[in-house]
Amino acid sequence: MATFPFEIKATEGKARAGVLKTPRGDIRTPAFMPVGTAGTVKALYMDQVKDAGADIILGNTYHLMLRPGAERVQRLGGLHAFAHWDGPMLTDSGGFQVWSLAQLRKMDPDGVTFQSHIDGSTHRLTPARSIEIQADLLGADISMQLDECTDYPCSHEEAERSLDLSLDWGQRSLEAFGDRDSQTLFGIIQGSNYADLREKSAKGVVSQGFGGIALGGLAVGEGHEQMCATIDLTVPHLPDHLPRYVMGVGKPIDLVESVARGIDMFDCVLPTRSGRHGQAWTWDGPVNVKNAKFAEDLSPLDEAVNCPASQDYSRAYYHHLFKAGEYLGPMLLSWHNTAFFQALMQEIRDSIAEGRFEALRSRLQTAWASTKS
Ligand SMILES: O=c1[nH]cnc2cc3nc(NCCN4CCOCC4)[nH]c3cc12
Repeated sequence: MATFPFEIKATEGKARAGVLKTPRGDIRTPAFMPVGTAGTVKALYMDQVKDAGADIILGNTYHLMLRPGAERVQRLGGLHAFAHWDGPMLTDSGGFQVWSLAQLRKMDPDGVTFQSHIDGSTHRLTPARSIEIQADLLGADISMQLDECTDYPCSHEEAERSLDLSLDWGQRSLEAFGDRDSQTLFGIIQGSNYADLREKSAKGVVSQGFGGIALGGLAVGEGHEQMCATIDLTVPHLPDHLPRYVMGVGKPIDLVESVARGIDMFDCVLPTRSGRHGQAWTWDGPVNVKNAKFAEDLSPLDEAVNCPASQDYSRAYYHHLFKAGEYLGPMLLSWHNTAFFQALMQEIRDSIAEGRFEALRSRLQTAWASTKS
């Protein structure tokens, strides 16, 4: 397994700004990865995603293995060619979607058998099969170990059983991954909100020798404060030289507070999912364009975001598009939100490099205080 060079260029407190160098390009960190669930960042062209500033996108193994099929994607040239994205790509293992989407799933110590939520067909994921799909068939630059996302809340005993399973599947994932020299594999920490179990899982994952470390079992309904507390008790057990990735996170305030605690990478469907439903994220906080107060508001969504969707269309026009159910509404708002999240990450990177991250954090805590819930 390759370990991609990760160069930390600046720090402020626990916050780090750096570059993760991959064969398909550099990833500026802290980084937000737009989610390309079924080989598409919903409603966007890949050129828009790239121009918005994204260096890396995420693909979902579960969705692609069910449709169009992992072997078919390989026959069609792999996910980068298929989806027209030539930058770095991270794929998740499929485990989380099996838990959150599949029907009739049966767990055993070696993997999980489940029925597709699309057509009811039966499928099986093991650590080795997940690695084969991610690294061989889809061609991910960064693959994720197969893990079990521990239910939240849960007992200490259940959390320990679950993290032990994920540690075992992590070892099997590494063995299946082998010595691929142009791809890497990240491990995933579990342990729910128990300090001793997060320490046990972190030390276990670190000892296994992954190219990066993810914090799993978060953004599962625990709320902002609990998520931050869990990050606080996990990061001290992580080495400085590996990238740290919190899966499924999150809202802008979650990103800022996680960076402040030493996190480098994020992914979330929020920009495009909330964009499809009329929620625009801005430097002054979120606004819902369907609100009647915008019906004749000629101001743009956010003048500080360098994107046509952010500057060239009025809030009144967005209001109209969503009230009329026009396709252009979700298209433009997904574009704006994706650009805003990338603008936020760029400002975070710049602020760390210039020693003004804590000032930015303080300003955004005030502007976004109501979004913590
Ligand atoms: O432990 C995990 N292991 C592997 N993949 C994950 C993915 C994850 N994704 C979330 N949360 C996603 C929360 N989204 C927020 C926006 O609305 C959709 C859900 N939490 C996650 C935890 C894990």
